[in-house]
Amino acid sequence: MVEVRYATAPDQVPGMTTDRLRSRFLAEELFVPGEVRLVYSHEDRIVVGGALAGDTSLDLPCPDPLRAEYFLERRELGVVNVGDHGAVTVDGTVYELGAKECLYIGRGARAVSFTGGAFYLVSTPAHTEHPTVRAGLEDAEPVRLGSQEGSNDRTIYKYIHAKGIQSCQLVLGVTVLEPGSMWNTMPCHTHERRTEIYLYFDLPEDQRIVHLMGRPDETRNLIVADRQAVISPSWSVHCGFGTRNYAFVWAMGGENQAYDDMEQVAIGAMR
Ligand SMILES: O=C(O)C(=O)C[C@H](O)C(=O)CO
Ligand SMILES: [Zn+2]
Repeated sequence: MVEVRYATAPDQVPGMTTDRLRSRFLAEELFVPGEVRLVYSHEDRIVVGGALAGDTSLDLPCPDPLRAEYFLERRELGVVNVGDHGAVTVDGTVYELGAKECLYIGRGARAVSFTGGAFYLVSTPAHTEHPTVRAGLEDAEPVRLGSQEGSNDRTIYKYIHAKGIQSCQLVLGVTVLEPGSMWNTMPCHTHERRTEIYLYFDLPEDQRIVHLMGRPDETRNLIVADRQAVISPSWSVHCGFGTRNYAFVWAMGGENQAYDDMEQVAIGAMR
């Protein structure tokens, strides 16, 4: 099943109700047992999805909006296991993925299927082929940021980026917050050259993230549950705090792959 979301201009945000904001920017039902669910966003044409296979394997479909023979005909794909152990099969080769592990699948792979786990999918258009690569947290470049005093002690694991797994445009990693730390990405930022999508996970079922979005001086909030994704257009901040600690997958596509190419926002400039 695929849902198409069109792009939103920042001046549309002030008049939006909570329901309208959620229908534009929040993907609530990506993980449904026995299904591959996809959301095709016109923001930098990023496709996100969830594959919750169980014991019976699930194939990556090629939904009609792609108008392609197979999903990866003109695309690349990042996969992160946000559940327990599972496996992804790419053209007959099996890649085992534990919790928080990542698989980059290059353009041209024809048959992709999932077994077990809870696989989060992020795909961007691709102009050329790069090799399919599996990586665990120990292979990623860890960056420890924040502090206990700031309630934002966290580690950023970069998987697919300019100095890591090579891709055409996809940049992807996982951020894990320490117990007692609830804030992500504070101070916050925008990056006018890239769309970013956050998928929050490892959050207990009865807990929530208050995710802040919008222009820095015109923010709104989205109340987000476990395994839900937020689309951040290039003009939007993306940060939030949880009622408990959690982890999230961040992924970007767009004009460049320079992780540090951000417009930083001073906390005092937010409204
Ligand atoms: O914890 C953080 O800070 C992040 O993970 C920030 C994201 O990586 C990001 O927004 C990159 O542009
Ligand atoms: Zn960002």
